[in-house]
Amino acid sequence: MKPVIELRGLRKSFGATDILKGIDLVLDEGEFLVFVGPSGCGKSTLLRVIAGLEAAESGQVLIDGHDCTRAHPSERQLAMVFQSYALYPHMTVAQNLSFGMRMRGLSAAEIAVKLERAVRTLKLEPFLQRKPGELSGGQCQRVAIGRALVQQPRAFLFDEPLSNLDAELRLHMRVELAALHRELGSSMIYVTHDQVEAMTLADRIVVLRDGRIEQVGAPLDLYRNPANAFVAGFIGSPAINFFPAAALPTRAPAGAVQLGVRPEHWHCVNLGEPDAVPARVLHVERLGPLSYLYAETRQLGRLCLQLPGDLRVNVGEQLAVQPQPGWVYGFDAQGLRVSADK
Ligand SMILES: Nc1ncnc2c1ncn2[C@@H]1O[C@H](COP(=O)(O)OP(=O)(O)OP(=O)(O)O)[C@@H](O)[C@H]1O
Repeated sequence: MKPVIELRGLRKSFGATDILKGIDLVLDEGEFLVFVGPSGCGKSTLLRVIAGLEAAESGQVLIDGHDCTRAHPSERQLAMVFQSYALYPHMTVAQNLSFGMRMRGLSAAEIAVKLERAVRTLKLEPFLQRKPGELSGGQCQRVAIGRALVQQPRAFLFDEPLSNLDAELRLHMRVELAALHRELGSSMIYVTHDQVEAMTLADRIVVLRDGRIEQVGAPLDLYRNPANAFVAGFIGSPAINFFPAAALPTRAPAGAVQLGVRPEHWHCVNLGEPDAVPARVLHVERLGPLSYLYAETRQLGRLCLQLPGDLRVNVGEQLAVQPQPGWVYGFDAQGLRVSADK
């Protein structure tokens, strides 16, 4: 696979605060990478350093093998799409789409060809003569993506592009973005807080924490094989349940001090069974096909369990629960995964 963007030992500080602490990463041709991590971990800063909007203190940004670390954003052939859309409010959609091309001195014929392609791909025809103020959030974001598209960049950089949209539009745009990626086969980097966006759009997810990469992998690999407790806790919603290994010693892998069991890896058992954990139901969220049950246990603390939607259970009820065999993750004192108990 051919690398489009390669980051080598990237470091970035703001004043005395180190924000990026040595990032090594490759974006391959056609790949969709998604950056996730807690607020303030450096996702947007990393994207901005790649785009050239922030300068790295040290390390390198290579694009198609060329060192672009000091190159101006306009020389990088990357197109960025922001959460805020960043459209010109006084221009029509057509003018917004063609403005950058006019500035770069493209001929009217070239502009028309690229504009037509973007308009067709993003179904913008009905809006061409409208101004951004006359469009919905989703339509504005399509224009912003269209403006990136006409640049025919080597890679697209998306900074939380859907976070201003309501839930229904987000879902719609998520599906459109996935289709766009399939259709164009372009390389993309995407920053999001949204677990579902990360899981469904990414070829690989990059989990960042405090300016460092914790793990990179395909969504289901990260979900099933988290390298450490941080990744196990970050990927998955509702989050994995953690408790001390000593609280469930018969299921603890060797060397584990902490155990983690995802909400879907529990079942209800009879109270008399070995390893049955008595639990009192605190709250039930019924989502239709499944329910999330929040329960208090003396042995393991509070748990979130995913149970079938048709399970009849009420707040205050006493249950007994048990982790499914093979799905108890163990973590050592440093938080590193020692194994699942399979
Ligand atoms: N221009 C700046 N000057 C000083 N500090 C900054 C600047 N930009 C970002 N920071 C700080 O750098 C850290 C990383 O910010 P960044 O926006 O990259 O995080 P993020 O992971 O994208 O966060 P969020 O998920 O909340 O958007 C934060 O602590 C932020 O306050």
